[in-house]
Amino acid sequence: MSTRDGGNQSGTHCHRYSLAEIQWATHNFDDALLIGKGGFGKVYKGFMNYGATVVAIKRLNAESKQGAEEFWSEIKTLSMLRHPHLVTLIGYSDECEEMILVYEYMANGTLADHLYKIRGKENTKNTQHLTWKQRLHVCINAARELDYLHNTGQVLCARPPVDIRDDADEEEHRSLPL
Ligand SMILES: Nc1ncnc2c1ncn2[C@@H]1O[C@H](COP(=O)(O)OP(=O)(O)OP(=O)(O)O)[C@@H](O)[C@H]1O
Repeated sequence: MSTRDGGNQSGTHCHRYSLAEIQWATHNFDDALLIGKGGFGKVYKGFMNYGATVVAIKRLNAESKQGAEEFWSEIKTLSMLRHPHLVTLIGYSDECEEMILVYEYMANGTLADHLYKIRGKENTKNTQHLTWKQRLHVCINAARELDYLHNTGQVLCARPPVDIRDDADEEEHRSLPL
């Protein structure tokens, strides 16, 4: 494991971006590219590889309760995991006291966007209403992901994921509680 100055403190193959690359990708953290805000800080849509790759860039807010420990822990853990249902951590930047994480971009919104979408309301993220059967499949896949995380992918990673877009037979699952 190299030192922080030496680059990859995570001890993994996660890519270390320069701050200049992150600034280029986010048009210098332009609010027009802001796509969300979480416990870590602001999340921007970004463009890597001269615009060819769309990514989500999380920039730690100085006031965030999550700090350096969580930042390095996220890098160490996520950069070693690959699963079709887990967002991929592409890289990070720690230049100039910044703590920035770069993820693959999820164009279809979050699970919450889909679970809580209410019919008839404005649908800015173009989410589709999920049937009860699809919601059940989401629960099963979430349980598989948790198992994968706890068992480092040894057992269930090889299983094909359940297709949550299977919208067969909604009626028989209508009485299921959420
Ligand atoms: N990989 C991504 N692709 C697209 N949008 C994303 C991505 N990651 C985050 N977002 C957007 O940014 C918002 C905030 O995400 P973030 O993960 O920081 O917050 P969170 O889910 O509340 O997690 P926490 O507060 O526990 O860090 C999300 O609701 C989503 O709209």
